[in-house]
Amino acid sequence: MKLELRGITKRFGSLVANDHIDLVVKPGEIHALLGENGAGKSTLMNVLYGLYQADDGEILLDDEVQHFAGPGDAMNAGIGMVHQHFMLIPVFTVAENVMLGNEQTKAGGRLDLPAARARVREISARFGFDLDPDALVDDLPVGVQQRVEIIKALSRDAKVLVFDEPTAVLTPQETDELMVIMGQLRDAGTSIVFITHKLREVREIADRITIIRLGSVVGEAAPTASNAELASLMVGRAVELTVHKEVSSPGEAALVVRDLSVVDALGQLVVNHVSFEVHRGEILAIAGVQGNGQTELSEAIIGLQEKVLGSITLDGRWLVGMSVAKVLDAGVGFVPEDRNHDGLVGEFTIAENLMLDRSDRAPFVKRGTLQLNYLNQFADEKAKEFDVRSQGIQTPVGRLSGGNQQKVVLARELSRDLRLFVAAQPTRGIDVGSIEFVHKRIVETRDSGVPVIVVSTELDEVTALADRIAVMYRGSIVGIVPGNTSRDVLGLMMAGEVPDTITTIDTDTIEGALL
Ligand SMILES: Nc1ncnc2c1ncn2[C@@H]1O[C@H](COP(=O)(O)OP(=O)(O)OP(=O)(O)O)[C@@H](O)[C@H]1O
Repeated sequence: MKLELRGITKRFGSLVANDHIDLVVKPGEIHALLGENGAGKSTLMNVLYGLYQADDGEILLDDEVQHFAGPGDAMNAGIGMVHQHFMLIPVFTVAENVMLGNEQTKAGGRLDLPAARARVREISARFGFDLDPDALVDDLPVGVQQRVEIIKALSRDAKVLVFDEPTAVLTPQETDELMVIMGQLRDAGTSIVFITHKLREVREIADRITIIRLGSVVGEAAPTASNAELASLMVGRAVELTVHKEVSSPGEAALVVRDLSVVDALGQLVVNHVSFEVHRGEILAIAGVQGNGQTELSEAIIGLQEKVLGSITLDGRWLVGMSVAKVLDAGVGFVPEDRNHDGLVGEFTIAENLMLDRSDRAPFVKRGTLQLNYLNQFADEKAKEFDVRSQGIQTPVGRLSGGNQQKVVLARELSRDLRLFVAAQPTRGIDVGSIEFVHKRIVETRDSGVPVIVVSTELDEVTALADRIAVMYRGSIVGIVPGNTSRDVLGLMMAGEVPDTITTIDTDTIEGALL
């Protein structure tokens, strides 16, 4: 089905999020939408999906003008959306989720679960998915949950599929698999809109690329365009794709972790007797396939895990058993993996979020009174420094684009006096121009003598930043290797193998985490 957007305009108050956007997606085409954080990509897709009403412009499917009062209308017309934060019900089975909102009833009004199961099997077979219709969604890995979303859309005969940053939450292997699935969908005639910040993915799979900046289409590019060309079209300036950093000169060990184990709520040993240290002025990256204990390890350091055995000391101070507030007070900056859950309060303004953990003390509060002038000035400065794009610091954070929300967390955590900085997936959802900035700030933090831990599933990010890399597999550290260890070796270690020799690469030749 051919999708055409003509002159779509969407305003939020005085902000023009979409300014007369034209876009044509042909049947059987993967059309990538590229643009900086806040450029207006998600807004455009929400208009297409009937979640927002455009102030101006038309949506056409196979040259017929459509009127969508809500997502139901969009779905009925053949539009499907694969969300980044899945809209599935975790305690329901795959078949129940696929059926949800599209209930088929048998005679007598009973839900036709067998029909839903059969539909799941049929679509799974078409794409070679190995998916049990009776599996509970909660038990499935993220990549498989995403397939359930795809099946759900296809079971409603979606002819146009929108993928909004689908790979941000996937492991590299799941990403590769998704690329294959998208290729299959295209070959079967589905029109695909693909939003991503990863230029590598765009070049690999897209047939055409449209670039949006500040709400307007600024150009089209072919997938043969270089990373530098795509990046500069997006950002409007040349972007440095390489992280320049001097060889580290680490000081003494500041964070010392000894024989640390973490038991999760289900009683499983998710971190298994790990020991390591991080020196002042050093970046230790913790690499691994998502779900091998990295998250729990970083949470244990910050005080977010309850059942922790072993020892963690920072500058000789015992951290195990301390509350999160106390750990933060001890000078630990923390960027959580899930910013919406752990990092931000959506209804609070940008300014309020920037002082979230310091809202009871000077300089923000003096003699029980909020120092509003100070807060506003501080927030203005930070928003400018971190390029948080919004309608002002009084905007509720929930209204910001995903990447801009991430920048608010980074701005807050990097603006404290730090003794340790722990960043989990620091550049998730962030555009190339901002990744350049965030990586620079992380290296600067290291160079100011702070020990830094970066937890990342992106190997490019790991090799771009790390002085040393600890690879985790099934809760254990397989090994700690130099920052310039080759991808092949890291890949083996991520599968739990200990390589005989460690091969390294020339870090001057890597193009950061931007690709
Ligand atoms: N519900 C809303 N109310 C007010 N402003 C909004 C709302 N939704 C989005 N915006 C604003 O519209 C602009 C476009 O945001 P949008 O989410 O479309 O960007 P994006 O290109 O998807 O960015 P990202 O890459 O960070 O996800 C931003 O300035 C954002 O703050």
